Amino acid sequence: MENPFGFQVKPEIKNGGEFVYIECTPAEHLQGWANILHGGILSTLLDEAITYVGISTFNQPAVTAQLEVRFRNPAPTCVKLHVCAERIKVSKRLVEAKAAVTLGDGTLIATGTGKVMPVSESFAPKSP
Ligand SMILES: CCCCCCCCCCCC(=O)SCCNC(=O)CCNC(=O)[C@H](O)C(C)(C)COP(=O)(O)OP(=O)(O)OC[C@H]1O[C@@H](n2cnc3c(N)ncnc32)[C@H](O)[C@@H]1OP(=O)(O)O
Repeated sequence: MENPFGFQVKPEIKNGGEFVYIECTPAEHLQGWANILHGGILSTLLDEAITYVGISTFNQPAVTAQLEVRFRNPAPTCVKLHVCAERIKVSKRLVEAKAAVTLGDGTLIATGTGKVMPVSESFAPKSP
C-alpha cells in the first residue's frame, strides 16, 4: 500500500544488506520539545534502517523483534539526518544490526541496536 504519510525514505542497500543508508529531513510538526525532534521519530528512523538490514539479508519481509536506543544529542527539526545501519550477526532466524543517526557535520544524535526476524510474505504491504 502506498503511504503518503510515511517518511518516503529510499534506503541505499549495500552488500546484500550488510550496510543500509537512509536520509530523512523530519518536518517541524514532528518536534517534541520546542524545535527538538521527538525521540520516537529517531527511534523509527533507526528501526527502519535496521529492519532493512534484515529484509535485505533474509531477502523476504522481516520485522523488528527488539530495539534499543540511546539518545545522545538533541536533533533539530527540518534538518537532514543521516542514518547508517550495519549488520553485526546473522543466525538462521535472527539478524542483529546497529545503527546511528548523525547530522551533516558529524554530530552524533542517536544510536541503536536491533534484532530482526523474517516473517511470511503475507506481511508485505499490499495494494488495496
Ligand atoms: C516493499 C515495501 C517494503 C516496506 C518495508 C517497510 C519497513 C518497515 C520497517 C518497520 C519495522 C517494524 O516496525 S516491524 C513492526 C514491529 N514489530 C512487530 O510487530 C513484531 C511483533 N512480533 C512478532 O511478530 C513475533 O514476536 C516475531 C515474528 C518477532 C517472533 O515470533 P515467532 O516467530 O513466534 O518467534 P518466537 O517463537 O517468539 O521465537 C522464535 C525464536 O526466536 C527467538 N527470539 C525471539 N525474539 C527474540 C529476541 N528479541 N532476541 C533473541 N531471540 C529472540 C526465541 O527465543 C526463539 O528461539 P528458539 O526457541 O527457537 O531457540
